[in-house]
Amino acid sequence: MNEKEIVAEEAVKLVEDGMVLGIGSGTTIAVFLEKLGERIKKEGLEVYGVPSSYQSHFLALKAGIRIVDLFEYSELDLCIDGADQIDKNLNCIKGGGGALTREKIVSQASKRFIVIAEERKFVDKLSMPVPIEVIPFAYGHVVRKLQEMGGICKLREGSGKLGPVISDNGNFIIDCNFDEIENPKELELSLNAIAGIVENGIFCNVDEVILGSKDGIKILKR
Ligand SMILES: O=C[C@H](O)[C@H](O)[C@H](O)COP(=O)(O)O
Repeated sequence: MNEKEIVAEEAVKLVEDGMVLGIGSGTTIAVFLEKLGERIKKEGLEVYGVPSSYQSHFLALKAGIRIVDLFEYSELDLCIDGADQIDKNLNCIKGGGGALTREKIVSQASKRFIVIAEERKFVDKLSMPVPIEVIPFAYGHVVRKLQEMGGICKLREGSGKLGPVISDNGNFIIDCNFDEIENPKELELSLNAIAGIVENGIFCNVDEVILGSKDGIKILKR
């Protein structure tokens, strides 16, 4: 098994019959959903889920998860998601796949939020560019504000489409480099105080991280 499979398998064990899940996005979550689908089929489990992207929506349907929404379930039992970088205080940077806004919503709506990732993503201090979802109308204003904060901005482009990547919510994604982030919580809040920013990819609400390496798993708890 590779590292994604190791952590996905561990996370699948946490799912119980009747649970309502917050479902993250990304390649690690794709493996998790595949393995959860096998369990659902084998054990006849009823699992409900709120997906955080069109990617995980399709995969969750395929896995046999009943798709529900936050209108019906305002509180979810458990959220499982991947991450791009994780520090020793379990703060994360997420949004490499552009799904950060809905991911943060389902994570905050959940009683327990668990991140699964390869151990190579574990760092002393968060330092990668922070994905920031921005309403297109506000783009120029937001870039100026981020530059005033010392950030170096790059509009996300490509991935088979000409021009900017458009998020599942119809917005732009800016990857903003702040180098090493001394105080993730403070930066998370300051970014969200800028009008036009919908959400940013700093997550300080993780309860548990399951890290996988070729030597096995490590579980870190807040
Ligand atoms: O927007 C994407 C998400 O935040 C992902 O959870 C994150 O980018 C990690 O993705 P992967 O499991 O593909 O490394």
